Amino acid sequence: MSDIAIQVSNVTMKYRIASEKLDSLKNYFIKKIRKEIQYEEFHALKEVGFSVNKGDVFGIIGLNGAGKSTLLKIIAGVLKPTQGKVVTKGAIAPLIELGAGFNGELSGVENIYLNGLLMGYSKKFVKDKLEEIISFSELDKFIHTPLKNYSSGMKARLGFSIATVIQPEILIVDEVLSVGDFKFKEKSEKKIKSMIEDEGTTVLFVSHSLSQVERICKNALWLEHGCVKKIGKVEEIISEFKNNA
Ligand SMILES: Nc1ncnc2c1ncn2[C@@H]1O[C@H](COP(=O)(O)OP(=O)(O)OP(=O)(O)O)[C@@H](O)[C@H]1O
Repeated sequence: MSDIAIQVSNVTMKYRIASEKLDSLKNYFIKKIRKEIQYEEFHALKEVGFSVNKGDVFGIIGLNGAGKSTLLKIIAGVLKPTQGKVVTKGAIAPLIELGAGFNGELSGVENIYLNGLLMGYSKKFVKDKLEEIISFSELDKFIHTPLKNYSSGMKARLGFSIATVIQPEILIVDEVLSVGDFKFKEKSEKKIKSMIEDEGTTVLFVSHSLSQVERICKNALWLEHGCVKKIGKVEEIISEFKNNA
């Protein structure tokens, strides 16, 4: 797989969902203890297979619930598939659920350390990059304020700045460009473009904005009900998706 950065083989993801409606937490625990909850299996992904070449900017499109986020989380290693295999080459920066590990009681700076360590950076690395992260986030004035007082856009800006401070071989972007205001959206899109052009980063990109997918990606995959419907050049996939989804 010399030119392949991501190889997804036969990936299936099954979730168990309760088949009856449980109207209270008390009821849930009673039934859980008595082992009376009935579950149904639900396939979020079914035998998904594809590969992404090094340096490619690859979009994943599909309607709500098609399985896009589940697939990205499996590739990022956040979720383990029920079946199948994913092989990736190089460091991955997953821009997924930015700031999922943030703590509202801690300040911006403290959260940079916390999130950086959760992402696998060393304390020294975070210290060296602290100024760069704060400067990119444009949150200098609020960086000692507890995060619970940040708006959701401010948290996303901080999360994006932490995640992109490394130079990853693979960047996984899930809808993050839709958070933040238009100025930060432009700035983060520019940052991603420079990572692609200057550093040859391979990008997996999910967005409901088809124009954004078309602007950024070269190739795309259309997921439908957890299955690969079609893979090809981004313009072709988007045009078929618009006409047939
Ligand atoms: N933890 C979970 N338990 C049970 N079902 C789940 C879980 N996470 C996701 N699902 C289901 O799996 C399916 C795929 O979800 P996923 O979030 O991957 O879709 P998506 O394509 O990213 O959707 P959207 O465009 O709405 O973000 C959905 O039907 C969803 O309800």
